[in-house]
Amino acid sequence: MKFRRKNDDPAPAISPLLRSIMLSGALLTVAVIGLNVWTLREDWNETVLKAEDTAVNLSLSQARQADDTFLQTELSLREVQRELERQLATTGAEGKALSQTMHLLQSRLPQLHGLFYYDERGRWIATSMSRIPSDVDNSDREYFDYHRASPRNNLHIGPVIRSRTTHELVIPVTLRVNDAYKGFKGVLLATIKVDYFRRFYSYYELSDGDVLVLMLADSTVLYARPMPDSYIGKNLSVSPLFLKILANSDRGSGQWTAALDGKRRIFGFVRSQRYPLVVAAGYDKHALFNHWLKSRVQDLILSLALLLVILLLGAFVLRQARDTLRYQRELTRLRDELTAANRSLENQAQSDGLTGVANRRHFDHMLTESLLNAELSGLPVSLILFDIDYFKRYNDTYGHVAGDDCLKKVAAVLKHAARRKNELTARYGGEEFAIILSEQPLSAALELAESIIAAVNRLAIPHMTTELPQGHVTLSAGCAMYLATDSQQGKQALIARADEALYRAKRAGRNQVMCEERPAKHA
Ligand SMILES: Nc1nc2c(ncn2[C@@H]2O[C@H](COP(=O)(O)OP(=O)(O)OP(=O)(O)O)[C@@H](O)[C@H]2O)c(=O)[nH]1
Repeated sequence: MKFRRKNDDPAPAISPLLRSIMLSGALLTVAVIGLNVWTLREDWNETVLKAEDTAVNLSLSQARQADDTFLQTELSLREVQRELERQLATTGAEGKALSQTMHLLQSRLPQLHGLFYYDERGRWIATSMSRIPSDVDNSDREYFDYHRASPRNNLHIGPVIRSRTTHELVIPVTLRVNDAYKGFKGVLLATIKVDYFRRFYSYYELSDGDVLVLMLADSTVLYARPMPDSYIGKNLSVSPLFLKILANSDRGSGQWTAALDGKRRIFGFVRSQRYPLVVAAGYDKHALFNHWLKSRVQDLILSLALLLVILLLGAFVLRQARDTLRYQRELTRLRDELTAANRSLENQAQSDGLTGVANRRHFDHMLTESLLNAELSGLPVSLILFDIDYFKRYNDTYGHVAGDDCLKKVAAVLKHAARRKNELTARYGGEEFAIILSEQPLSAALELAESIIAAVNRLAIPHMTTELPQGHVTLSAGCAMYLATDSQQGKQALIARADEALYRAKRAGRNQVMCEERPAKHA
């Protein structure tokens, strides 16, 4: 028996089991990756939403603070305005008394840089400052032109200017002053320190790229943290906030590229309901993403490790399944080989080495079996014994090898003729053959024997030393039948009766068949 070495095996085709394992592994991998990606996406979206909420809240608190700052300033200005307009209606402007009032009011409000009154020609009449500069004319200021042109009594907040006395950056907050006939009598000015907002905004913890911006409603920057002062006064009208967003809502959030510095941010914004002010708080999106990513690194590593473990387990299971399948195939192959070998050994043990028909041992066994079955079924068993005529002479004439060859040819004829399931051809002795016909009567045996004798005649194997006139190899045969009801029971009796019939055939001249003599009803 030849065994194949393991390495000789061709790679096994992918079985349904392996395909299912691989498919499950692939699905699991995709599911784990998909779930992680989805979770991360959701988490990032939530982070962005939270940042937007925080930005809106921050903007709200800044707007509230700005409102309070400007309201306190307005109330101070209104108080001075009332006193001044009363003076103008009676005694005329009393600069010294007014300055004292202004000084008192300024000391109460930390945001105030100063309070001032300029008459209709822009001359300094009163101030909270310690002295009035003599040669300064403020009629060139934007707010002066504004109030001179507008009769309205509204509070005006102008873009940041640099103070002419202290050179600080200040936000001018102004009111128009009228005489009793509503004629223009100058401007009351309160200046708010930009530093006040700078200090206030510095209380908030912000990352490098984050911004807090206080703007006029016309998009002019009043203060932007953490930008340098050069950004103050910058016009942001190209920002999406001023182009379209504020047109639809007074507060909200969104993501856009800041007109300040071109960075993409997550913004919250609020427009003041009381003053022409807008506050915006923006978080650097890139920095926020990096921060978020860092906080998720541990989760990511854990997920990847889990995925790796799943893949390794999958590979292990796959390998086991592959090995199991290979072993199964090998076992099946070995089993088939063993079965074939057994069958071959069995055949060898049951057949005659020269002719290939059943040997004598198998013949004995099968005849015993047939007779036992016949006893149970009550059906007959017939037996034919064949003997080649003058075979000794054949051997003597043509030699033993030719004799063997002749035996093979005759056996082939027998085997071919008795090929039904219930017929067995066997080599009974040297040049003697037998056929067992289970469940068949004597007449069937007779018919078969005659047809075989005729077939051997047709073979016409030359036999020049035969006594018969044909001059070729011939056969004689004797038939007998077994019936369970027979008085002469037994295998040996059956063989003896067939042999006796064969003897009679020989004596009658050979090349013929004779049957045992028995009552006609049993034939
Ligand atoms: N070549 C060969 N001859 C065999 C074999 N077995 C038996 N024989 C020969 O078969 C011959 C049988 O001869 P006999 O029994 O004397 O009878 P016969 O010559 O056939 O004459 P009849 O039976 O009376 O016709 C013997 O010479 C055996 O040697 C075999 O396996 N091969």
